[in-house]
Amino acid sequence: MKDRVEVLLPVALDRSFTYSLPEGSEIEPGDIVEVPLGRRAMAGVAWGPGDPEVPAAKLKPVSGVFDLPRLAPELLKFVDWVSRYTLSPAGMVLRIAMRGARHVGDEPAKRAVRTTGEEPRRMTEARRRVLDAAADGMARSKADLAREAGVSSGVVDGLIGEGALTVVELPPEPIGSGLVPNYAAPKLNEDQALTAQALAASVREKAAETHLLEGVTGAGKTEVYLEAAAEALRMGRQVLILLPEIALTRAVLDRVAKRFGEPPGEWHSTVAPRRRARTWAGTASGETQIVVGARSALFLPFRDLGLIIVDEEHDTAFKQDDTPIYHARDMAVVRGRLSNAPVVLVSATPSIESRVNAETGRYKHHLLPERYGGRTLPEIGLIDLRMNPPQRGRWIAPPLEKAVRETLERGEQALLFLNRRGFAPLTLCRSCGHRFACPNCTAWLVEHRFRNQLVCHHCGHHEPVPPACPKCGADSEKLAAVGPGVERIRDEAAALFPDARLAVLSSDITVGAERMRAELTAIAEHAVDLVVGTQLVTKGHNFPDLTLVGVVDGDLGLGTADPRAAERTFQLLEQVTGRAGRGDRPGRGFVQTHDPGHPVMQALKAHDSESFYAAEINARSDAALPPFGRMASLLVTAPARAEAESYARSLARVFPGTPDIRLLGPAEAPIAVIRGRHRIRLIVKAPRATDLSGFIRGWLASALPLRGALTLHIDVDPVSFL
Ligand SMILES: Nc1ncnc2c1ncn2[C@@H]1O[C@H](COP(=O)(O)OP(=O)(O)OP(=O)(O)O)[C@@H](O)[C@H]1O
Ligand SMILES: [Zn+2]
Repeated sequence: MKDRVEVLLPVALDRSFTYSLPEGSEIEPGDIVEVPLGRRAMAGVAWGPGDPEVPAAKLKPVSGVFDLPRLAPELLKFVDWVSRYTLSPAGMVLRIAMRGARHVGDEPAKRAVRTTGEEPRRMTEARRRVLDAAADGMARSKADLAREAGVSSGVVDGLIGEGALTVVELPPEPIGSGLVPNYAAPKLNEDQALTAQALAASVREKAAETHLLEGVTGAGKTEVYLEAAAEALRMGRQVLILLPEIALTRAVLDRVAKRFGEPPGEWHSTVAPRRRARTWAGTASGETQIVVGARSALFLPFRDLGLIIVDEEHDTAFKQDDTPIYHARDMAVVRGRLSNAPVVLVSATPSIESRVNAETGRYKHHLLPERYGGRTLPEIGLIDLRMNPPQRGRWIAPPLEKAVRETLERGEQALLFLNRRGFAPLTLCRSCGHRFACPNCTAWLVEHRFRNQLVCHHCGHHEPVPPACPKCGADSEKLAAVGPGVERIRDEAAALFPDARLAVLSSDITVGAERMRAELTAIAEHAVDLVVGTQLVTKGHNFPDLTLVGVVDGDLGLGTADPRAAERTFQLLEQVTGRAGRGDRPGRGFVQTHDPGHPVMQALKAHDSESFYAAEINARSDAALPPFGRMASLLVTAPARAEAESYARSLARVFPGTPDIRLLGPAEAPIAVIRGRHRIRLIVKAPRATDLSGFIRGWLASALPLRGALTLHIDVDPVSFL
């Protein structure tokens, strides 16, 4: 006889609560219930049997059960797993899973009309037409019915009044349903077909295994994984396609719709709450067959998840850097295992982690070595900036200028890539040497000439570009913009190629999904000749007439202390040059660099990712860096530096060091202050097989409590060290 239940609440508390159940209650784990917490009533999830130790008299009763689908046991397990692994309160993880539930059922039912079979007392020609149109018994909106019959809506109203038609309420149509597995299956080439068959077999067997689908840019990986999705649909199971960024989502949504005849559900932060609620409910009921979403879609309450695809798996946008700090690619592998669903990681430039897992056989490796349809990879040229420097105050070197000119003259499109927003990363007073810095962060202000502002890229602080130096009063002519951003390259390109139609693609200029879509379409339709862009342009886009990609600063990102600097630079440049030559004409890529001998540059030039991966994997292995060793980062922040420092030191003092597990730091983070908070970092390095989360939990159990304004962010498997 159940008299109590454990309830997890979506709040930042590291514990669940036990409540009493009314006699005969049918509440099961996964039910969404209402319980009192303090003086409030809150929605939470029945999690387990409840703590038998708590005296019955102390228990408060569950106050209600919501009319919402029960969350599947595997989702509860997943929430617990993510919470344990990331050391985040389970309630914070649950919060992501419940985000869609709030507005379920809020949407008003649609009204429609249907025949009753009765004849109206007076029949007219117009009424006849309406009843004929409605004779199939289907419910239609009044407006649709009137349009179909070619009459005014007054005629329909008249028939309702006479009882020949009746008004019914239709629940909102489910999202992402009605997809047809064989709607528009493409003819795959041999490589594609073999891979697609292997993936489909894995789906059929409900194999809890992970695949790495690696194929050069333009190989047709999307077509292949959609075949695996088709197999899951045939089995009546659901599919989740994860994408790193919203800007990308559009192209994949369109391709899913084309392939299966209906659009999939869409899940990310800019989808309206009611629509999200319908998608949430649709995944729970099983009606939503495919969801294309950002990382939080991993926590949707799928009824029967049969396949997870992580497209652009190498992308660091899969890492969420707020609590709970988790990597959606890695957690996807866990969710797949819990759901008996294969997971397919997809990339032209896989992460070293996934590459190593493929080599050791933990993941199944599938290779598509060639572009689809006999297209060739772009030819890559390195421009040695030491031999061919651009003119003073310019950034485009003569060989790149020449290549762009040739391309435009042939009526083709070119792209200039620089992964830096704004006009210039630093503004300097030539009279007194003053540099404009953010008042809240350890960072220079970036000039955004387009908006006429100086902007901090860390906290968003912005101020108008001043008319004079605030320190010495020298007038604005003395204020020098140092270094380039995309806006500056745009100006240079406009001066060099005055007849070219230019577009800038950068997240701060191309704001909003609509605008982004319009720009991308304009480029794809060749309404633009020359594109200047940041990493926004690198991903998943097909621009058929684009035949030249010029990388303005290939070295940007290489000179950092980040252990993944080389990997990231390789991925970024391979992806961006991979935009060239995807149509009928072959493409070229040019990379401007001061270090053409660098392994990254050599690998790009030779299209030799094999030796790049081999060398990089060796280097990681030698240094015991991930995935050969494990890391976690603990970041302590506080408004006062001394406070953060002393807490960080107190953590170090109780660190249970072992010969294997080492602590680095505490040390000031490279960006020492963000939003007025001082940042001190500790890094734990451990051998590969360590249960690092468990180790840290044990360590922190003896730490002092966090007091006042101190915060501690724990990042297991960190990707950013700033
Ligand atoms: N079997 C096929 N039949 C017809 N067209 C195909 C087929 N396979 C691929 N294509 C086309 O080739 C182009 C490249 O394919 P796709 O976008 O799937 O490549 P990708 O490997 O995902 O590329 P990237 O990693 O660069 O984004 C697309 O225009 C796609 O429609
Ligand atoms: Zn700032």
